[in-house]
Amino acid sequence: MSDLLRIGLVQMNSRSDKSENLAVAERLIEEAARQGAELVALPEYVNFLGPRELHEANAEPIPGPTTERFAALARRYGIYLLGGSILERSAIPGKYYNTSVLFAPDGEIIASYRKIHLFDVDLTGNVTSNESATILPGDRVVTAEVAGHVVGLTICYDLRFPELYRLLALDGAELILVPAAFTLYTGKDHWHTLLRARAIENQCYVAAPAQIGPHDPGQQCYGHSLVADPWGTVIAEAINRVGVVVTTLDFAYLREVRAQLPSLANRRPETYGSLALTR
Ligand SMILES: NC(=O)CCC(=O)C(=O)O
Repeated sequence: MSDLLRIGLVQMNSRSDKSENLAVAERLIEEAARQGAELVALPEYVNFLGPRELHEANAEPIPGPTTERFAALARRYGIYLLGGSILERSAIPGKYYNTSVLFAPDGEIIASYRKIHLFDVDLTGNVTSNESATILPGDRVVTAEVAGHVVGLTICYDLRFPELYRLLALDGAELILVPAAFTLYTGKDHWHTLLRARAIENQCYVAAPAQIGPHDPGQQCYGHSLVADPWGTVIAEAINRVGVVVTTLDFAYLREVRAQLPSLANRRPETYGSLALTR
């Protein structure tokens, strides 16, 4: 098992046209693979980011047409592929999950994570979102193994809930993925701080491929897809356009940070009462 893993983040401006979104994703996956990425990660709502009225027409089962296409791309380039997130059909009519699927280089699905924390906010005059109107929350904390390293799966608004990230770290995560469609309004003030904080407090890599620019329901996404290392340093960040950013993770460095500043080992869960996480 190598201590090095090359990761590519895809930054997109997905809209309501699924076939156009998938064509862009396919081109950028190829670009990241060409730059040597062994793991390529797509953003939240990668194949459809549009109004609620179109959710029914664009939701899919998993496995389904989009995941089959991603599986074929993982196989073609021999990469691990995080298929951002897509609208997954549920058993309840009109309700879906916001689901992130991870593929191995042979195209097999090795993990599937349903967004736990739904973006229900009303920032008067700026951002209003009622994700739970159509999305059901997931209830499972999910890790998978990528090239011998434990990877934790989260989605966008989850980033504001440190408990989930601590559970993933306690489950051994050395890299936590955060496909996102973070808003411009919140992102300009919170994005970097939250991603760096989750990386510092869990002493792991945090990688966040994001949507950028305007989207059909009148929303603006912040972009700034980035990778923070276990020290909290931003080691790669996308510029303000659709594209890819590729960098190398070094898990020997992660072990060094954890050995020199053992804050995970120094936890005192016996004093945290009901907040104690004892994985
Ligand atoms: N899609 C989302 O979960 C958006 C989260 C967001 O923008 C935030 O500020 O949190």
